[in-house]
Amino acid sequence: MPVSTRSQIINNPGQNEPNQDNRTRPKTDQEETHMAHPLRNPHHGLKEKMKALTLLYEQQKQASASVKDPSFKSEESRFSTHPSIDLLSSGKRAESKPKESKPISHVMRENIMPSSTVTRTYVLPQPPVVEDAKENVAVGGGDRIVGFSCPRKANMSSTVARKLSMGSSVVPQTEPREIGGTNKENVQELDTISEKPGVGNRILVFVRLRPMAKKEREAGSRCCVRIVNRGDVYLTEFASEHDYLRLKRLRGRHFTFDASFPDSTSQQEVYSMTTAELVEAVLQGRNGSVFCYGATGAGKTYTMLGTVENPGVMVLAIKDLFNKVRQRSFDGNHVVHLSYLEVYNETVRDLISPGRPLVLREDKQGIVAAGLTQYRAYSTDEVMALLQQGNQNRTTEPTRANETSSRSHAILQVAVEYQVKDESNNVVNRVGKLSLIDLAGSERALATDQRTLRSLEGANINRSLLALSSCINALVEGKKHIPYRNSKLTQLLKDSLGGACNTVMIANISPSNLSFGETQNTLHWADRAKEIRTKACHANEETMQIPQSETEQAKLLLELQKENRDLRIQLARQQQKLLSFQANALTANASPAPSTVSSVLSPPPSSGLPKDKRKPRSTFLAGNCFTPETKKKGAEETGKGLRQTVKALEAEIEKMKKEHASQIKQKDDFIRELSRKVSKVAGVEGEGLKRVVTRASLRPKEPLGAELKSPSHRFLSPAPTAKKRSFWDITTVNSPSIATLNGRKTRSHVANEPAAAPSMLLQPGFARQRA
Ligand SMILES: Nc1ncnc2c1ncn2[C@@H]1O[C@H](COP(=O)(O)OP(=O)(O)OP(=O)(O)O)[C@@H](O)[C@H]1O
Repeated sequence: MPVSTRSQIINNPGQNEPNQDNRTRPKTDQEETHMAHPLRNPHHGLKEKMKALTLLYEQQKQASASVKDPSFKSEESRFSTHPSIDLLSSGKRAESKPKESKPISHVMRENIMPSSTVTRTYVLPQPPVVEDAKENVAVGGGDRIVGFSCPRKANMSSTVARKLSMGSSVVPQTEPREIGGTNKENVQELDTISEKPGVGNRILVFVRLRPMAKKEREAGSRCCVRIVNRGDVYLTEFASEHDYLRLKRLRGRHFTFDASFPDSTSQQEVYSMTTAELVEAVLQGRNGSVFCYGATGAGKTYTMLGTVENPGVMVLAIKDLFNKVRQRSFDGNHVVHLSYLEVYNETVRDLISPGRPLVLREDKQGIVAAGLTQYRAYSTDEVMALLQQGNQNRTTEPTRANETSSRSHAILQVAVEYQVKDESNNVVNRVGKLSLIDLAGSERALATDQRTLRSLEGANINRSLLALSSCINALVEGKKHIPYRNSKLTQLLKDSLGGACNTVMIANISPSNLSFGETQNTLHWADRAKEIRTKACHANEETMQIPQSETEQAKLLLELQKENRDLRIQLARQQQKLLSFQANALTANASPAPSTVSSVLSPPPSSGLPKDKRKPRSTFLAGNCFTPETKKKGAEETGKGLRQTVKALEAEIEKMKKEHASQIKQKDDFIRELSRKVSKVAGVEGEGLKRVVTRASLRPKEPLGAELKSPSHRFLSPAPTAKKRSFWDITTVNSPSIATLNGRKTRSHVANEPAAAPSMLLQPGFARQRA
């Protein structure tokens, strides 16, 4: 991770400076003194190289600036003195405003804003009086600042070259955007979010300084950060009282960002400057991300979430989003979906409905957490409630550095879809996504607790932030391979950093000199991030043509209805397929016996089974039974259901038997009655008539009212019941009733018939004993 090296950049204007201005400029006392002492430094060669590079850089810069702007002024008039000097020696110095400082020749400029005319300066206010063996040492003065460069020693020339090329503004420029409170000299040329749909946008980087904490004040810490003109951040390192070697040395750096917020800045101001424009872009159908980066306790969560009295960016953005979408929606309808997750110890978890860790997958939409719940929210209050619920589930622990330290990275995503009418009165469907990310704090192991779970968390946090910095480096250096896969965090941030997305980074810093290292680190990475350009972000919108005439509208309506119907049918088919698939899967997993029985005995819908007995089966099928436990449970339930089905079927059969028997009895009675009447009539009508002989008449007379048995009875118990008549006796072809009743054709056998056809009743199983 980045820190400074102490490479001294000291020019000797009298010897090497080719600049005409410098040559003609009268030398200061210190310069004279400096010239009087030849360099005895063992790093002489290195210093010489650095000097040469610096000069080359200066010349190139000057040349490009003069080509671009004829009114380009001399270097000195644009440089500023490090204002941290004011923190230390305000009494000694006359100039309190850094911009009004007198010209200084020993300057190294760095951190040029891409697509910006503002030059960041690094100032060596005074050349060293005495050269000693150490670099970057200013001896002799009271409190002086000695510069140090970024850790780019190895590829210094290439870095310079890259920066020069960036400085020449190949990047398309847009209208300058004035940051609130920024004076004219420091107006940043920013890429406005919504104005450049076809060109990739630079990540906008903001810095927020938090107020000094009570604890820090009590520990006697001093403020080491100063924000000037809402854009420049000056960082000063105070020498420790006990560090005798560096006692009189001070180091300082100067950074410029898109905007920097002093500790008095309100939450609303921060929101308006950083995120309001992004929300606007999201409402135009683009994707946007805001993430807070910084050391533990620097104020990231405060910036993102805030408190009840001072709500932060997340809350203000959601409120703004809801208000605007309601105002703009063409028909008053809108869809807002919300998801909230955390990355804790390299596992991804759903914060709103916590459960198992989620797996990251890459699909057409980018990296997504599979199974992450998407909530449809209808109001700001609802979102707030979900947010609160999510935060309660978020992993926070007290550490030495912060009492409510977030131990995880949290990502809130809000997707909004709505329809607006454009200038041509077309209805446009817009879909945009806003990601709000509160990163866990970068930290030193000592800053938190060691050898505990906290240290493991810390290691994971640092690992993911290291992966983040590797990605930032790779993106800045334009590498082909960006190592997103090194951590879950970078996978999730892939879209925000290198995708088609408008991204804002808020770097949070502490004012305390006790956190100098962390602050410097944060500023360094924020400074690097400034150079990242995301991909061109096209609006995700679709125009829906609504016809003017009523006939055409009606036609469209019909078409849409038809389409809707077709889709419903397709959906139903798919659901059916799914169900049959699940049923097959269950059958395959259930024990073989019940499954066979079920296939054989599955009752038809009209089987008369009680509804509640079928219900459990269908719900069981509808469920997702993919675990062994649920499978076992499912099989048991199936068996139980099948047993119940068998019982019900048996009862049904019994009932049918009874009904059948009673019907037969009724018919027997009826026939008996009829035959009685017939025989009476026959007796009255005389002897001349042929005697109709039936099998029954051949049998000995039975007493009336003898009990009849049903065929089923016979079926069950084939024991001889010789004297009993039954339905079978009557309804067979031998029955006299048929002949009598029909009156015309008879299948009855007259007595003189030679042989009677063999009766069914004589066949095996139906044999009866004859008298
Ligand atoms: N701008 C601010 N104004 C007032 N108080 C602030 C501000 N920024 C931070 N604080 C306070 O500082 C403390 C630490 O802030 P916060 O919890 O937001 O830090 P953090 O960066 O999220 O830390 P961590 O990474 O450990 O979670 C909190 O008590 C918070 O209220």
